[in-house]
Amino acid sequence: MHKLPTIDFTNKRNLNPGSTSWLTTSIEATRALEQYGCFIAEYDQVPLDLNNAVFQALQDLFDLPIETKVQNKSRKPLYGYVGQIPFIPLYESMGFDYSNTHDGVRSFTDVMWPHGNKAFRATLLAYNGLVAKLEEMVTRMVFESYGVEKHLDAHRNMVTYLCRCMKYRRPEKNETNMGFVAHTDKDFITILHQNQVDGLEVKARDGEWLTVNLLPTSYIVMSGDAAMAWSNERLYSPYHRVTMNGNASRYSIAQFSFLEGIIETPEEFVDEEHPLQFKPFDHLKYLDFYNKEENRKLECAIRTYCGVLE
Ligand SMILES: O=C(O)CCC(=O)C(=O)O
Ligand SMILES: [Fe+2]
Repeated sequence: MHKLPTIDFTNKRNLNPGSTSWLTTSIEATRALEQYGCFIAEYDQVPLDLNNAVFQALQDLFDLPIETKVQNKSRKPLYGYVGQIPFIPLYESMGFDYSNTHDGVRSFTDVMWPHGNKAFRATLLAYNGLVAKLEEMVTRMVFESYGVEKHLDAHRNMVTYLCRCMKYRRPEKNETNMGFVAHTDKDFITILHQNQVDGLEVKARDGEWLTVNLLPTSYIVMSGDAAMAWSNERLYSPYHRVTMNGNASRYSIAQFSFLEGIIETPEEFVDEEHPLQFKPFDHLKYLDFYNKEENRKLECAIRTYCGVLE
């Protein structure tokens, strides 16, 4: 029987780089991403009232008329409004693109969202800034654990985020309870958060599906295909899906980190026992590749795209 590891990132740990708690947590987090490709982070930097405001804002957002929702468009794949997908009728989502500048100021860069939603944007931006801190911490821990921290600045300079907000309505009688199909994430690190309705399931390496039960302060940290390729397969990119069992609608927010540029496996990951598995690849072009209908069904899209043996 598996159980996803829970790792304490709360204030009381005093996670300062170099401290004993930092080093212990770095090892735990990296091991969890190797073994399961994810873990549950307990993280209390997002105040409960902001947390509640975010989910209230999401409810209001998805309650808007469809004519309004479809106005959230982007030239980038995966960023716009997605609703009414025939094979996943419970699911609806909307993406927001934003960057994270050096002085900590974060801004949406590509949102074509009608005026009147300033409050929504401010709430989401405040939330994203705090969640990005968790992503920054985990990424730094992983780089340090592998002794590749000299590449961290370059990595940070390339990071761009997609924040995808999701609504899963409860299934009607005789309707499928499939909320979202099994898939791996195409990004580097995902941070997932939900309202108090569970439904996420993660597949362990041996094929067992694990259900995930979360507290309001729980965040799922997951490594995606890009992290798997970058680390020469030390990190795992797990299949996961959403199944809707209860009576309530589920709202979740995923923060995906993508790199604008070429991802290359550092030489520290490569030796005789671990020959290079992936050629350097352009991360956003990988998204374009995956976005094509014929590539969506690939068992391991990243291997087909840039695997050394393909
Ligand atoms: O809603 C969730 O918890 C999962 C969403 C997800 O896996 C995704 O958007 O890639
Ligand atoms: Fe996902």
